[in-house]
Amino acid sequence: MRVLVTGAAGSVARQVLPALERRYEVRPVDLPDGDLSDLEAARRLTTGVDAVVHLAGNPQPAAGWESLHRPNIVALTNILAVAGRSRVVLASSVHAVGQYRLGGVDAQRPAAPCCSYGATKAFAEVAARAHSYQTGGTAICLRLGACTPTPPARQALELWLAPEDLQQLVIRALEAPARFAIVPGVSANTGSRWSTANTIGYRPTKDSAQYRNQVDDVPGWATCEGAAA
Ligand SMILES: NC(=O)c1ccc[n+]([C@@H]2O[C@H](COP(=O)([O-])OP(=O)(O)OC[C@H]3O[C@@H](n4cnc5c(N)ncnc54)[C@H](O)[C@@H]3O)[C@@H](O)[C@H]2O)c1
Ligand SMILES: O=C(O)[C@H]1O[C@@H](O)[C@H](O)[C@@H](O)[C@@H]1O
Repeated sequence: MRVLVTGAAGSVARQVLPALERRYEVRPVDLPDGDLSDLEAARRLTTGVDAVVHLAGNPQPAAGWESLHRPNIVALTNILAVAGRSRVVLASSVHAVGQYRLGGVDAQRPAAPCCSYGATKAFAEVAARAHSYQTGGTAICLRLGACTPTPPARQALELWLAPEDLQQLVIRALEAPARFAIVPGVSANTGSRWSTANTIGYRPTKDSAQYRNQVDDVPGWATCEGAAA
């Protein structure tokens, strides 16, 4: 399978690329290869691939619309516009459902973003769903939590996605026989309110509990209370 990975210089891509490169023919691209908010650049970069793992974007939950619009809306719609029947795997976020504070949060819950950034991810999910419906192609949205080698803060314990689980998640998203899915991107964290139930066969094996005594509260770590509390 020929797989385009956008945002390849970014922190999520760097954790997942080694596993993808062992398994597929990977084309890693980032801004020096072309700005995806330019439709022709997006078309050129996607030519000839079977799947796109779309990780390019502005990942900052505190960002305003001005800095979100091009990377998270225009680049995303360009990727969908040129994807054709290629499978699309895209990075959504727990911030797409960041308003939910109580009870279990599973991937069937409708979007309830806690910030403009989360709203761009909610848009990405519905745009991907429309794309799949219109073209018959596959689109898988990953509601990623905190993608770091170890949990970065106490508030991140329930949202942590270990690199090994991230790798498995993206591989399942590339290979599962699904048409459209929203999938939780978190590890099997003890005490988490985030459900890992999913339809693509992702089975997380890591648990942030082993780091519980090694992390502190980091004031301001997440700007969205619902996602952090
Ligand atoms: N890091 C996390 O824990 C996390 C959690 C949830 C969701 N996400 C999402 O995962 C994706 C990757 O996040 P990250 O932390 O690796 O971000 P990052 O900022 O480290 O990497 C993003 C990359 O995208 C590239 N990029 C941005 N705009 C572009 C454009 N117009 N054209 C081409 N390339 C462009 C940047 O150059 C950068 O290298 C983002 O969509 C983010 O919203 C990340
Ligand atoms: O969950 C998310 O989308 C975001 O969570 C924040 O806490 C991270 O610092 C950021 O990089 C992520 O993109």
